[in-house]
Amino acid sequence: MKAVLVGFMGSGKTTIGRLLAENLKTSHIDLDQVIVEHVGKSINDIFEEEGEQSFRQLEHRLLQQQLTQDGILSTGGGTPIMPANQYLLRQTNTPVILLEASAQTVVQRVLRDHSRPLVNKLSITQLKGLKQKRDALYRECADLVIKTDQLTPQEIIARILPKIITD
Ligand SMILES: Nc1ncnc2c1ncn2[C@@H]1O[C@H](COP(=O)(O)OP(=O)(O)OP(=O)(O)O)[C@@H](O)[C@H]1O
Ligand SMILES: O=C(O)C1=C[C@@H](O)[C@@H](O)[C@H](O)C1
Ligand SMILES: [Mg+2]
Repeated sequence: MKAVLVGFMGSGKTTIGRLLAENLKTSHIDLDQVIVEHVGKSINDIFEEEGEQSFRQLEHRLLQQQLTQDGILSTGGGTPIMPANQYLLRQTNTPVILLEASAQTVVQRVLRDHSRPLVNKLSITQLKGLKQKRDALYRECADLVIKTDQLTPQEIIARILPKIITD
């Protein structure tokens, strides 16, 4: 991989990953999308019919696989939470970039979109609490942190591009 993007739901991993890949003329892989295609079900249906645990196991297996590929990888919002994934993200030579945004910003960005099971299930207060609980784990695996609240996607990729080694 040329870069891995991590961050809470709504931090912009999918949006920025796609743009970054376009800019570098490389492929964009979205781990959530890889899981959806692998199982043949939406994230909501996987959570509901097979349980979060099963989703997490698959997420781990597919993360390990995707890290060996070329391109830009957007992870899922919960990917760095599993210790085995934290290990993979820390030991990879690929730059791991954390897209940071305040709890208020991420909640605003995801609230109207019902494709995320945790957003459907949790109250705003619980979502903010979950973010706070996870924030340290995102930071632990990151080589670069970008505060995105006041930045446009173009401004964000301009900050990431110098960190990416292309060959
Ligand atoms: N810098 C930004 N400024 C304004 N809106 C943004 C920015 N980044 C992302 N968004 C918007 O926020 C929403 C969520 O973004 P996105 O789907 O990329 O998040 P994500 O990190 O991939 O979330 P998930 O972890 O659930 O996959 C989208 O509607 C996107 O257009
Ligand atoms: O933050 C999370 O735990 C999640 C984020 C999404 O990207 C999906 O991976 C799924 O909805 C779980
Ligand atoms: Mg995404």
